[in-house]
Amino acid sequence: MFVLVNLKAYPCDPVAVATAAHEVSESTGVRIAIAPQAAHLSAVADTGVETWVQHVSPVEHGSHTGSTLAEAAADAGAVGALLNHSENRLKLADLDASLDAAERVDFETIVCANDPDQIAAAAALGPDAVAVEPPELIGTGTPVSKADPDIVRDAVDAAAAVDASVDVLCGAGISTGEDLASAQDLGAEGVLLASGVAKADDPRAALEDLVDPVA
Ligand SMILES: O=C[C@H](O)COP(=O)(O)O
Repeated sequence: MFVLVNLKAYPCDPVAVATAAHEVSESTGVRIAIAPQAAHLSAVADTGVETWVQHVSPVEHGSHTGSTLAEAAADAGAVGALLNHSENRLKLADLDASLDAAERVDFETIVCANDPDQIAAAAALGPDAVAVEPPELIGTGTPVSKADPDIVRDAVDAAAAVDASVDVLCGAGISTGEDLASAQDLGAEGVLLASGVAKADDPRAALEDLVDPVA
């Protein structure tokens, strides 16, 4: 199972969370990556943890003030890009161009989507993986793998029907090892989570509990 922890814009210590994630990953053998704010990419990558960027802009080098350039994210140590998150939705043409930008720097890519129909559309764009996240469950602590298991099963089937090489992650409300095990049972290859770690009093303990079923 792949665990991608999105720190969003939460007021956590990104280096402390990344250090804990790296150590838990090393000690358990479970793949854990951290997606911090773009300004924190270098500091997070320096901990040794697998580092992802939360978004890349659909642009090349040029006059694009305020953009997140894929090359800059790669220079800062990112190796993957999360795209089309529910909190940062892209127009279809921009999503396609952001995937092109990520491919320029050989990033691994995950495209987020709300439901199985959108998962099929996202898989058709050729990312490495897709992540199904019902927006209404994000940040609630109610795990999608229990609250709406059919959406995970249907997303796995929808992605496989388009391109069997595209992995499916699930996200929204995931925080415990039980949630992760349920996601795995439903066919997910990984989980995408945020508040369960970024807002935890003890992020290391939260990560240890999360990966325990697959460690
Ligand atoms: O990127 C992460 C997802 O939006 C899930 O967030 P959450 O774990 O706080 O529900």
